[in-house]
Amino acid sequence: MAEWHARVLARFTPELVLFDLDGTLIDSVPDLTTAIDAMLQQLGRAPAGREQVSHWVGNGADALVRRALTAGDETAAWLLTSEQVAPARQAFDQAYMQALHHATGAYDGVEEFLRSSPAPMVLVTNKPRVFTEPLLQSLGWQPYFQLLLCGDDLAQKKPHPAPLLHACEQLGVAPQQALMVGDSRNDVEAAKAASIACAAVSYGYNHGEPIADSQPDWLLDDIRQLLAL
Ligand SMILES: O=C(O)COP(=O)(O)O
Ligand SMILES: [Mg+2]
Repeated sequence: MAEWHARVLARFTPELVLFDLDGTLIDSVPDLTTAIDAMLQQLGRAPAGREQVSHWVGNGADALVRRALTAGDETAAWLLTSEQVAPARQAFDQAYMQALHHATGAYDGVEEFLRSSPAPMVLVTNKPRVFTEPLLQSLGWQPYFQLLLCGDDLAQKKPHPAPLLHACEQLGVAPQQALMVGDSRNDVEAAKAASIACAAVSYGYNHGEPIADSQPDWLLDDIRQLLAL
């Protein structure tokens, strides 16, 4: 499978690579779990644990907190009012700011790829900017990206195509010449809606489901397979 994808990818040379962050470049679930469990504890609730948290990541901090408050019941999560969510969100934000990069690290091969990428790169994450910037700084990754687009920068976030199209426009690259690389259906759906080719990594979170179900153009087991471009 890996070989086949490397060959197919070799036929496409993107002028811009748009990267997702959580679940694609970094494994942030250990620190996100610390923060979610601290929040739940403050509210007098049982901890959720890493596996549950990994299923709730991908639509930004607000969605993560809502899912934690409703034990992953997606309908109930979005019936909560902003007022109901606000105290929990405040507790989460405080705890995550402290935990941010204690146990968060890059997946295998990511550093190597970022150092040697033949194409310019931008980061398109649903993570709020207040966490993304210090996290990238602690990893020393800011110089690698021409642009950071965070979950709260625009009115819409992935799976809406707007952040991806905005990134292409800012960099002066046609969507058809760009490549989105992500771990979740939000990334694949956003890319498809933006007419951007999409490679998905198989090791990420994707709400606990196989990302192959979303039919990305390519499936990668390791980000270095992109170097075959
Ligand atoms: O904050 C999140 O939920 C995940 O962000 P991502 O878009 O980098 O995966
Ligand atoms: Mg992700």
